[in-house]
Amino acid sequence: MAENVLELRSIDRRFVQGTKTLTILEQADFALRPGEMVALVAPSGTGKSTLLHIAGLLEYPDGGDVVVNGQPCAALSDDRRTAIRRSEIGFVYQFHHLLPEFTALENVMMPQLIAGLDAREAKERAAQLLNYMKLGERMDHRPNELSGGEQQRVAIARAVANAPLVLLADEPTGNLDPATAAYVFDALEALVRHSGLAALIATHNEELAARMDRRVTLSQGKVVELPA
Ligand SMILES: Nc1ncnc2c1ncn2[C@@H]1O[C@H](COP(=O)(O)OP(=O)(O)OP(=O)(O)O)[C@@H](O)[C@H]1O
Repeated sequence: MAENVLELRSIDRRFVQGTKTLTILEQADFALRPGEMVALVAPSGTGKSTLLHIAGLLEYPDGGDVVVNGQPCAALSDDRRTAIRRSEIGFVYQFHHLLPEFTALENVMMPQLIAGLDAREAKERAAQLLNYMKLGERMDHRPNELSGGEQQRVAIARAVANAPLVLLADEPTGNLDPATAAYVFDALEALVRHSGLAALIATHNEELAARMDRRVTLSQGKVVELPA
């Protein structure tokens, strides 16, 4: 494993809107070490989602490089980036994005089947993860038969199904009431710690942010460490 599982190096990201250019990230640097949980706390519209999408190889920056487990990604083909994203990065969004026609178990099996695992192994791992998320009794339910907190726990299990090195989460509890948010975050934290994953989690929730190993924010296009 590399010294940092994820690095952003001098990342630039601008959006052109009519005659105006909106600079969101400018020479932004960030490094995530193995096993650490980092909170990304910044006001709405400052670029948290943009940063997570770039870090997760879902979007290209205008400049700079994303280094995943020692591998610089800027010059790679789209196929290679997709392969790295699928094997090394798990993503959790504010809304679960589960496939509605499949059960919880099938949703967690899906990324493993896409990665080429055989169905028996995929099912076993999916069941293990759902049990870990205390959803053992809900595996055969479809998303619309689950509560918001349960749906989000399935989404978290799915994000780590392929045993990535890095979990990126964009407001994973932002859509939940405070009690459910705390419960879902407990489950997420336990899973991340248990699997030795590194995680970068955007959240507006100061209480949850305070539980992570460190907190960073975005300021003038850069990632800045917040005091402990
Ligand atoms: N594709 C795009 N085209 C133009 N502007 C964009 C695009 N994507 C994002 N932006 C702008 O970039 C800024 C940062 O957006 P981003 O979604 O990354 O913010 P955020 O910090 O995640 O916000 P929130 O906390 O509200 O989700 C916003 O002002 C947004 O309007």
